[in-house]
Amino acid sequence: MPEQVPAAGRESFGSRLGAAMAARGPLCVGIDPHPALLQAWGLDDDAAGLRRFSLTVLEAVASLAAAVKPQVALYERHGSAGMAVLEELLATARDSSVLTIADAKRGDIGSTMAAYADAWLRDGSPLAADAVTLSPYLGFESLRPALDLAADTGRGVFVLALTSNPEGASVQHVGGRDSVARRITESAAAENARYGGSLGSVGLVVGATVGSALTDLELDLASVRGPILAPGLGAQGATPADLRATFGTAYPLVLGTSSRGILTAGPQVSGLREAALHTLDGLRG
Ligand SMILES: O=C(O)c1cc(=O)[nH]c(=O)n1[C@@H]1O[C@H](COP(=O)(O)O)[C@@H](O)[C@H]1O
Repeated sequence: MPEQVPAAGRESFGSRLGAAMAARGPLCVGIDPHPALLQAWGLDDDAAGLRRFSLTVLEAVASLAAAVKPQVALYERHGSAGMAVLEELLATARDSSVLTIADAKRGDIGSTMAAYADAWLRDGSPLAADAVTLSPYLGFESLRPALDLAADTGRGVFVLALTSNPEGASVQHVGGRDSVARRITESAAAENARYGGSLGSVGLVVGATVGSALTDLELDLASVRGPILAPGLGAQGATPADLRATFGTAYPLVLGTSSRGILTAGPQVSGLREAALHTLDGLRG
């Protein structure tokens, strides 16, 4: 029997994720149904193909990954039928033993942010996930409705800090030692004070590919006391060894995430499981 992950509501997201990472290891599997992957799996680029793809990945990894991360854009491109598949995926995951991180990268003025929070973080919302990714570039404080609703419902957020794409540096590195990334990191640390001594529910996104940026910008991620979602493993070139070298003492907070690097091993459940286990082995080291 896989370890059961407690549902949202009773316990904070940080504490639930910490328990899942301790039990299973630090792997998040991205569910990114790109058209090319659907084709490679012998599926049509339509809602039925999307559904088969999504539920197959969930079946393969729900008992071994700490979390899955559906990429919302790849459901949105199918319109309402795609969003219905995302709702079904999230509902099915809720009944299984894996945490969900909706990769929606939301961010807007506070009044609109309240609606995004309602969609992704409210109990009973059809799109409710355990956590959602947020973009802080309208100001960290504009995320307030999501930060507060997540705390109320035992859910979490991952705020973009240092993204895995090369263009991210043109905004995130601005300011040198007082960089934009540092402001975001410090704001997340302040938010996590409300979670006392345990792992906070306000995580950061820091790419596995950022190389020496943490040292160059003198960022101390361990002091954030929140989980670090690290995309960039596999298809974007980073390895588990890179992750260890990049994050150093903050590595125990890191949840490595890989999408295409694992998804190309489908469509067989056994192939997907093997690829996920291989990545997990590397991350556990
Ligand atoms: O928030 C994210 O997950 C994210 C942040 C980031 O800095 N870089 C990044 O690649 N991602 C997402 O992580 C996934 C990476 O996919 P692969 O490159 O196929 O592993 C995509 O869904 C990206 O949108």
